[in-house]
Amino acid sequence: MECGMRGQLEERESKIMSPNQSTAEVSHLAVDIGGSLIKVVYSSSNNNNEADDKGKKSSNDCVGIPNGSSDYPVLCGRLHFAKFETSKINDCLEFISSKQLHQCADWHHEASSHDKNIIKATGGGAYKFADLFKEKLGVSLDKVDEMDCLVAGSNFLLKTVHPEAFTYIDGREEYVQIDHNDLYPYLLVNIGSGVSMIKVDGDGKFERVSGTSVGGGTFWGLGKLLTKCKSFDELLELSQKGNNRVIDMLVGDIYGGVDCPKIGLSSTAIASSFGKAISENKELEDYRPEDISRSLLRLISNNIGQISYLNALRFGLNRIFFGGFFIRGHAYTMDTISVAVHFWSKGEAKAMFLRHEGFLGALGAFTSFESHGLNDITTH
Ligand SMILES: Nc1ncnc2c1ncn2[C@@H]1O[C@H](COP(=O)(O)OP(=O)(O)OP(=O)(O)O)[C@@H](O)[C@H]1O
Ligand SMILES: CC(C)(CO)[C@@H](O)C(=O)NCCC(=O)O
Repeated sequence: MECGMRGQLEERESKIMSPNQSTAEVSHLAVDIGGSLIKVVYSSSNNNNEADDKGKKSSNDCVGIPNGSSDYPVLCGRLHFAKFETSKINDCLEFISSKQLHQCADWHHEASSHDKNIIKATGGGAYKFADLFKEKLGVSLDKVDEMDCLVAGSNFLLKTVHPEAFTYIDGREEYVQIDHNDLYPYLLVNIGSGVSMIKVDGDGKFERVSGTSVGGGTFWGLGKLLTKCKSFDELLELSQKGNNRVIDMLVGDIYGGVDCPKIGLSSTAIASSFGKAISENKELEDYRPEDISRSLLRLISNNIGQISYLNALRFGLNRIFFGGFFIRGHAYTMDTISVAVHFWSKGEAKAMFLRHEGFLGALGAFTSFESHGLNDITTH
């Protein structure tokens, strides 16, 4: 995916560097250590691509970008993305250590010496695991505020990467053209373990206006207990094969199969999530894990969509961008959130999703380096 000038964002979750790539090519590293997942973003120059990239400019050719300030080879390099479960933080440390990412070399003479060997870190784990990073890798974490990073990451992506934002309506993704002069204000809803809702008014101008503890951690935690699923993706897959009407109490179940136009609810609308379970003489084992997962996903996504819209309404915002790894590019999740926003706003507000959903915070921490050159990409 091209980002702005010649910079390229590349989304891969692991094994991203060729085995013979030297560590000297890695320039910056940032981590976002959340309640569920650790996200890692690092940049590398594309020197290793020169052989098979004939005709394209090498990193040195990048010098001369008309920004009036320093130019950095990262503009021609790549951003690499990786993620790990927070409970397996040792795997993450091993990854960083094996690739020597924490020994980011001063491979460009103009790179600030201040940035050398520093890991920018955000998320709660930047505090919780600071000693572990020191002990295992010998590095100090340079902590960056979580909300600052989410907003910086979101603004960076929206202004730099095309296509980044999309709507999901009737099973179709539609990319949204972002007008840089008409981006603000917007509501950023980051659905991680918990959910943060942030009103964004500009670069570094924002307010966390709300949040809810009913988020991705709730879906994964409750889902694990109720279905015995071993992984998040397995739980999501189950939901695809499920039928929520088996467990959810619908308006029709209460009204004898008819719509309820006076209160604007059709007979198929959910009146009470998981409500059917109270009136049936069934145990947990009598329900299919697929149906449980479907009802749970619907409950959480609906609830977040509704709270998001109410907050957008509070501040007169029409655009709501959703990020966080709960979304996982999953059709039913995005569809439920979109329908909730559409329903509650009577079609006035739009739910939009970000392709780099879970990496906003890590990207924001990355952009806080003084010498990465990304601000230059942004302005171009
Ligand atoms: N492989 C996975 N393992 C665990 N959870 C996953 C996975 N993929 C997606 N998820 C979902 O993503 C959520 C975590 O999202 P994200 O990484 O954005 O938040 P976080 O930074 O861990 O949380 P917080 O910001 O609240 O500390 C999980 O709670 C789960 O719902
Ligand atoms: C506590 C954080 C910010 C940690 O990332 C997140 O999990 C969250 O926004 N939780 C929701 C907390 C609340 O506002 O009720």
